[in-house]
Amino acid sequence: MPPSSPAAPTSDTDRLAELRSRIDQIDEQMHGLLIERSNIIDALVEAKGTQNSGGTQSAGPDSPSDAPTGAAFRPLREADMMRRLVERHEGSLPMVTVEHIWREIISTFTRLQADYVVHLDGSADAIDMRDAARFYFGFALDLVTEEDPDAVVAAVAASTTDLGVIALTRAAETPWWRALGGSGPHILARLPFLLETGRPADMPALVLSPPVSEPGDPDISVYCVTWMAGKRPDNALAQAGIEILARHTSEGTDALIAVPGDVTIDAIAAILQDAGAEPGPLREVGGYAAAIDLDDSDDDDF
Ligand SMILES: C=C(O[C@@H]1C=C(C(=O)O)C=C[C@H]1O)C(=O)O
Repeated sequence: MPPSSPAAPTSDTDRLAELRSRIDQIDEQMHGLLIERSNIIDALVEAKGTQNSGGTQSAGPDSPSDAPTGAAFRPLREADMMRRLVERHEGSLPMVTVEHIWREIISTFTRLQADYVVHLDGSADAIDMRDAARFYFGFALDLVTEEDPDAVVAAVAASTTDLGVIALTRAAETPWWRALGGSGPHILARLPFLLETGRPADMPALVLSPPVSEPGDPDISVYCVTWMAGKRPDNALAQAGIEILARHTSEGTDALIAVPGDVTIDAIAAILQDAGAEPGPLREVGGYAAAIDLDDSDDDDF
């Protein structure tokens, strides 16, 4: 028997050891930076006025409509961070992987500031809903499946920190958005945020939160409005860049619409009036950051 089986040439073995050692160094740096990031949490909680032991507690019926709650979730700030990540990104690592890693980090850090659970719309496809929620909120927090969108709204309304996810269904079974706005839950984000053909966890959904302090200025505002049954102002709205997110028709039509930030409430009312829809009063119920379409980008780094 030969003294030893043929081994890889020493230079390759050395090269592999060197590359692994470089990876270990990078991992150590990344871990150190995550620990450094987590050391900022206590000061952040103080500055934002959120709480780090929250959960389900009623905001109370007498809460003023603009009272900030304990929720630490600030999706507009998160969207800014994600935009910078997209701009900076290069190399072979898929952008969706970068997004997923940062979603886990951001969601965990949000939870360290004020604990929360996420209530899911049980009327949506269960796997799509869970994928969307796990991708966006990570694996560390509790998900609670509620019967339908109305139950999600009720669960978020009964809490000062919990969030909700409702699947976007154009023809809605109930006008669940009626209870939003004021001191009730608000729509603060829309999923997915990074759009790309073939991306995982791509179920369109809205994220609900209790009202928060300093939510920021959304690119898109969300309003609820009613108009006469049988009227379809869809084209007139689309021409102004307004999207009907969901609608429910019984005696009249209840609609949830997404409006570019520079379109005023009076302009929306005028468009609906001119289209013969005879709108009721418009009520703002939230807003979110405009999604980034990676397929649209001229930059082929993605
Ligand atoms: C850190 C903040 O709070 C949350 C956590 C974030 C993060 O970990 O990066 C970002 C936005 C918030 O959802 C913040 O408001 O800046």
